[in-house]
Amino acid sequence: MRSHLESLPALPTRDQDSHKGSYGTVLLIGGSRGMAGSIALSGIAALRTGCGLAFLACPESSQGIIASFEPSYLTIGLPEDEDGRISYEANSRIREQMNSAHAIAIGPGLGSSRDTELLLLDLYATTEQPLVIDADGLNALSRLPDGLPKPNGPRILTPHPGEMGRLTKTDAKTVQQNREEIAAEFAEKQQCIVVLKGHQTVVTDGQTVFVNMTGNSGLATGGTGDVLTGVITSLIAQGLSPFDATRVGVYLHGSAAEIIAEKIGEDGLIASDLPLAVAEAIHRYRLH
Ligand SMILES: NC(=O)C1=CN([C@@H]2O[C@H](COP(=O)(O)OP(=O)(O)OC[C@H]3O[C@@H](n4cnc5c(N)ncnc54)[C@H](OP(=O)(O)O)[C@@H]3O)[C@@H](O)[C@H]2O)[C@@H](O)CC1
Ligand SMILES: Nc1ncnc2c1ncn2[C@@H]1O[C@H](COP(=O)(O)OP(=O)(O)O)[C@@H](O)[C@H]1O
Ligand SMILES: [Mg+2]
Repeated sequence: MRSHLESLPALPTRDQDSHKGSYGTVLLIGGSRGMAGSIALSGIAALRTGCGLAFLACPESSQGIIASFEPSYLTIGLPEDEDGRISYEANSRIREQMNSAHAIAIGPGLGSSRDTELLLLDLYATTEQPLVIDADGLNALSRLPDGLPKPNGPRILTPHPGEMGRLTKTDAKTVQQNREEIAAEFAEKQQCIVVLKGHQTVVTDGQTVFVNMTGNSGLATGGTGDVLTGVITSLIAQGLSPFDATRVGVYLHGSAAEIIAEKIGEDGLIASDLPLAVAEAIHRYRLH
């Protein structure tokens, strides 16, 4: 089914008599050494999508640089290993912070290690809140020897074809040959929502399959997926169901790229252009 504007749900209303607590809190986990920008892009995008508060949890040596990208979110420094990746010791601090989060995302710039695999295994199996898993979070899930555990809450996986190939023990080329069926089969088997990214992104919960028609080649640049993670997590925190938040988020992310292309074309779009354009896409979406 093609995901057209008419078939998409309305966004929650914003009362004039509201406050930041009315729009939900997100917790975003990632941003290891050398990839601090990725979780910052997710955090800025979450705020530009309208959530009330965004907490970014990252290795403590990345905290200063991540905080300096954007003063509007809060940062939490976590124990790390010698390569600047979050260590398993961070689990208790993450769990403490999770209590106040309405939606959580993990993966952008997380890095890969045995500890990140153990963290993912634990969070995936036990977290009650909706959990968006992207990038190295997906890579960690792909490496679990016994496959994915049964989730204890909604799970939204956002692989690009390379990551989907790792999850399904095939490769990107095989995935691209049969995008809708592979995504739907995986979603049904694992009881999760799958966002198979790329041109005409597929969103499926295993029962229904949506194909998004917004976006352009300007999105083929580093960091745009990290932005999408923030957008979807923010919409869930604001009260949309995980499936609605995901298909609306993918639509808005593509619309944002189209808004930028109207002004500067597709060649020079960079990921940090997107969050403000997502805000404009939301404005247009509400006016429709
Ligand atoms: N600013 C920052 O800090 C940024 C940090 N980032 C962080 O970097 C980490 C690594 O993530 P990553 O996605 O760059 O690498 P990886 O998972 O090896 O994927 C590449 C493989 O997938 C394939 N592939 C991808 N898309 C495809 C498509 N549409 N269609 C078909 N194939 C496709 C691709 O194929 P190829 O290009 O070879 O044809 C290749 O094989 C991660 O933590 C992330 O968060 C980035 O977010 C950037 C900004
Ligand atoms: N040609 C394209 N047309 C439409 N969307 C695209 C295109 N190329 C990439 N995208 C979108 O850009 C984003 C890229 O995400 P991802 O591959 O995770 O990048 P990164 O990890 O660098 O942030 C996804 O939302 C994907 O659907
Ligand atoms: Mg990515």
